[in-house]
Amino acid sequence: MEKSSKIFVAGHRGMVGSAIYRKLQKEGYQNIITRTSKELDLRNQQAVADFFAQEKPDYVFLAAAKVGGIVANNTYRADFLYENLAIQNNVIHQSYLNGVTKLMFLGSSCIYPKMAPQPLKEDYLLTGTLEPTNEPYAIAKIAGIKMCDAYRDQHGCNFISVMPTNLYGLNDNYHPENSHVLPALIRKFDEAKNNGSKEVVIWGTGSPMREFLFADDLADACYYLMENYSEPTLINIGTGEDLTIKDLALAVKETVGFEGELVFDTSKPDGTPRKLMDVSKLHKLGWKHQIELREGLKLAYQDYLSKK
Ligand SMILES: NC(=O)C1=CN([C@@H]2O[C@H](COP(=O)(O)OP(=O)(O)OC[C@H]3O[C@@H](n4cnc5c(N)ncnc54)[C@H](OP(=O)(O)O)[C@@H]3O)[C@@H](O)[C@H]2O)C=CC1
Ligand SMILES: C[C@H]1O[C@H](OP(=O)(O)OP(=O)(O)OC[C@H]2O[C@@H](n3cnc4c(=O)[nH]c(N)nc43)[C@H](O)[C@@H]2O)[C@@H](O)[C@@H](O)C1=O
Repeated sequence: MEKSSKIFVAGHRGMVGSAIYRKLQKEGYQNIITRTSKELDLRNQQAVADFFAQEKPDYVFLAAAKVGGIVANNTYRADFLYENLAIQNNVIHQSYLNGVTKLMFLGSSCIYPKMAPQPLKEDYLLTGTLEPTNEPYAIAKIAGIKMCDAYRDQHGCNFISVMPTNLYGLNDNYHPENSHVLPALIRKFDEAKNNGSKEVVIWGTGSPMREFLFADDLADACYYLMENYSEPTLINIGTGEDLTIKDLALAVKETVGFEGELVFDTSKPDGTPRKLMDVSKLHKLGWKHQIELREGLKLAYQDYLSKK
């Protein structure tokens, strides 16, 4: 990318999009274009066509999506399927029609089969049954990967797909029901500390394992791959390290300074037992994460406190 290239960051107000925007600004890019969902609803085919025809971006980071945690994914199944398919169909197709030089599509680690061997290699895609709680979201993301591949095959488009692990960071969603586990726990422990509660409820058994990457590290990897990766296959982005939800809860408890007990609500779903990314392909390309979980937790908690 040239410093003067016109770069569309779709979803720039979200956790990932805002981190990509910060990274591009830091690198000195001067022509970054953005739209809120109110200004441009990416589900609207005509509006997206008009926007691309008018703006003619050179590069696209597709970080706009319907996103949420395990309960949101399982509750709003139709919305997760429809909205994600609509957004990515419109953005990818218009990127092709308007001659975008390169597009990056963001998928997710939930595209891999529920019981796939660990760590998850890129070629495990479509080798088994998906985790039911987020199957609609995963199906949309798999369609996005296949769309990038097909547009590359048929039309020669340089469209790449990256698969981030579970993320956290600045501008995260702290909704009590719809958020992901890490921001949900920050909020729950902070509220319990301030209310003088004796316990915090953790969903599920606490035994599932998850890997967490700080969103600014993800943005750094996205930028690196936009500059250095143009292969026709997906690539994982993660730390290659995971922990149980119980251990995550203990780490958040310590970060927040809550002194009570953990209680496990097993009426809530555990989801996938484990989804640890194989990041050997990414490491071979020369990229590794910088921000370790303990440090990232402190940064995320400060961000939460500054906004509540
Ligand atoms: N968070 C995570 O743990 C993970 C996220 N990802 C992927 O990373 C990407 C970004 O996720 P994240 O930043 O967490 O999500 P957020 O919910 O924080 O942000 C999503 C962004 O998408 C925009 N958006 C949603 N719907 C529309 C629409 N109809 N039209 C235009 N814009 C829309 C929103 O815009 P606005 O604010 O203007 O309404 C928002 O800024 C997604 O593709 C997600 O699947 C992958 C793995 C893990
Ligand atoms: C990134 C990824 O995120 C989603 O998958 P997930 O990893 O299963 O999502 P999660 O972060 O919401 O939960 C992780 C684990 O944590 C447990 N858990 C405990 N207590 C809370 C809690 O309070 N809130 C939440 N949300 N989970 C909790 C929860 O029961 C589960 O065992 C996908 O749908 C999809 O969006 C996707 O791609």
